Amino acid sequence: MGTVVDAANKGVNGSLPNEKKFKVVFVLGGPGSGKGTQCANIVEHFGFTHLSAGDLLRAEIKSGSENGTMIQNMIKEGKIVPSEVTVKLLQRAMQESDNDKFLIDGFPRNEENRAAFENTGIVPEFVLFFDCSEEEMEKRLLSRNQGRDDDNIETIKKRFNVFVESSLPVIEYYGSKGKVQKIDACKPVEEVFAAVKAIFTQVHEKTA
Ligand SMILES: Nc1ncnc2c1ncn2[C@@H]1O[C@H](COP(=O)(O)OP(=O)(O)O)[C@@H](O)[C@H]1O
Ligand SMILES: Nc1ccn([C@@H]2O[C@H](COP(=O)(O)OP(=O)(O)O)[C@@H](O)[C@H]2O)c(=O)n1
Ligand SMILES: [Mg+2]
Repeated sequence: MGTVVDAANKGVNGSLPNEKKFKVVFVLGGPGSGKGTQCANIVEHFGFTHLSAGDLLRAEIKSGSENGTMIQNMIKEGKIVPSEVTVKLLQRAMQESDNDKFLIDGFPRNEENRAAFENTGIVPEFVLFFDCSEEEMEKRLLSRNQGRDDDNIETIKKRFNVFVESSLPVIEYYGSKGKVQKIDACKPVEEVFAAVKAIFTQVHEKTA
């Protein structure tokens, strides 16, 4: 209690302490922009743990949680699940991990997500933004073949609207703070990863 380390870990403005001093990078971009694909590559090369908000929500449905039906309906409609649910899942995953470096993929997706996460006291190091045209993202989602309820054209259109109306403003917010690293994500996977790698090599020591 009250050590220098404790003080350094405290969030600002009375927010909760960031107990384990986590390093967080937010990975954002429209549906189908390649967030999950590139996160797998980053994990392999830079020693991060990948936390996909969508994957955590889908696991919550499968676990038979009392929120399961609500989450399932919201995903089917392309809507954003209340932050309370998503932040709790993210916090639990970080606390249960042995790692202290996380890629948080697909979060924050709206202003409410952003504000709720800020209350944990964890400040993201930077935001990776995969920029891709809707035409290309639609093509990718329609051939993703993971059996997802939301990879159909009706839900995809809704998700694109939510992305433009609710998620882009969050990216703009971080942009105004000089925290966004934007990548052209319309290129082939290897070319996108070359750009990603350059960014992480600049910021982080490579882990073995
Ligand atoms: N650069 C790319 N070029 C072509 N297809 C891609 C590229 N990146 C990802 N994909 C494919 O597009 C689909 C969506 O990718 P995914 O990583 O799941 O995106 P997101 O998590 O942003 O929705 C997957 O089938 C994936 O294999
Ligand atoms: N922060 C988040 C992330 C995802 N989700 C829900 O989960 C769905 C799928 O998210 P995802 O990140 O797995 O989707 P992709 O961008 O990978 O296609 C979203 O459309 C939302 O319904 C959410 O409610 N809040
Ligand atoms: Mg994904």
